[in-house]
Amino acid sequence: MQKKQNNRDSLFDVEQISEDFIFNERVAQVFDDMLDRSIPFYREVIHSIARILDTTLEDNSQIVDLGCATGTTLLQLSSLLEKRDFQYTGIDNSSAMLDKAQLKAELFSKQECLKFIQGDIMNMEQPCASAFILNYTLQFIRPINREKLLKQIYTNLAPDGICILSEKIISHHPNLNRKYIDMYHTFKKERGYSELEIAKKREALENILIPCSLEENKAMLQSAGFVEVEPFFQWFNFVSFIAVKPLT
Ligand SMILES: C[S@@+](CC[C@H](N)C(=O)[O-])C[C@H]1O[C@@H](n2cnc3c(N)ncnc32)[C@H](O)[C@@H]1O
Ligand SMILES: O=C(O)C(=O)C[C@]1(C(=O)O)C=C[C@@H](O)C=C1
Repeated sequence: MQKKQNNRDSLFDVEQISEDFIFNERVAQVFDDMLDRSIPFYREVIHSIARILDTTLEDNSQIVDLGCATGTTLLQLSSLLEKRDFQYTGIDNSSAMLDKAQLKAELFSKQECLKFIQGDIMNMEQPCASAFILNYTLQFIRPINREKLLKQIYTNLAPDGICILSEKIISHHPNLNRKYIDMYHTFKKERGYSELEIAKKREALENILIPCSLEENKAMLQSAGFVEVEPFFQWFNFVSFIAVKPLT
């Protein structure tokens, strides 16, 4: 009997020894289902970003998504903002993710306004843009390099441009931290993941996804140069910030 539905994330529903989490072909195959069931309010966060971009940016603005994965954010933004004349660029170092992103752009006839580039966001010349989006990507960059990346984003942003940062976070209050993790695991169970799948994924992400606290992320954005920095969304251990580059 076929137990698994195609493209449904059952990567950790197997009795094999855990390996580190990597954004390879197997992950890319099920990634859209994985994010929909693993990131609280994933779609609503994208809707909020659309509102921010719509009310902030001029027509002909360039929007860059760093760690764009399968392109879901840019595709959704380009649909929600189809009346606006924006250009979208997604950058990722996983060819498997970008193959899916490109395919989706073609399926939805969005090739005109969406461009995907393969590259390591730590070791490339970033494009200039009016908005940078870093959704659940900074947590995969080694902590020592994070400030450097945010500084580069700040430099390449147009004056009055915005950076959106979404991350999984920790709390430095151990009791609250435990409660938030428990609530997150309940969220995953409610979306069909078993205890074993949750535990195995947690193990695979150990030392790969390294979350900081809300305060640490805010301080990093501020030390990169951003003055106005505020969370616009939080669900327990997930947060999204807006950071604005001053005009002068
Ligand atoms: C959790 S996923 C991002 C999800 C995506 N932003 C979204 O909201 O749908 C993290 C992505 O960052 C990419 N990534 C991690 N490190 C990277 C690096 N140094 N350069 C480029 N991409 C990177 C991974 O390949 C992966 O696709
Ligand atoms: O922390 C977890 O267990 C998650 O599943 C979260 C998370 C993320 O925040 O990026 C981790 C890896 C995958 O990219 C999808 C979701």
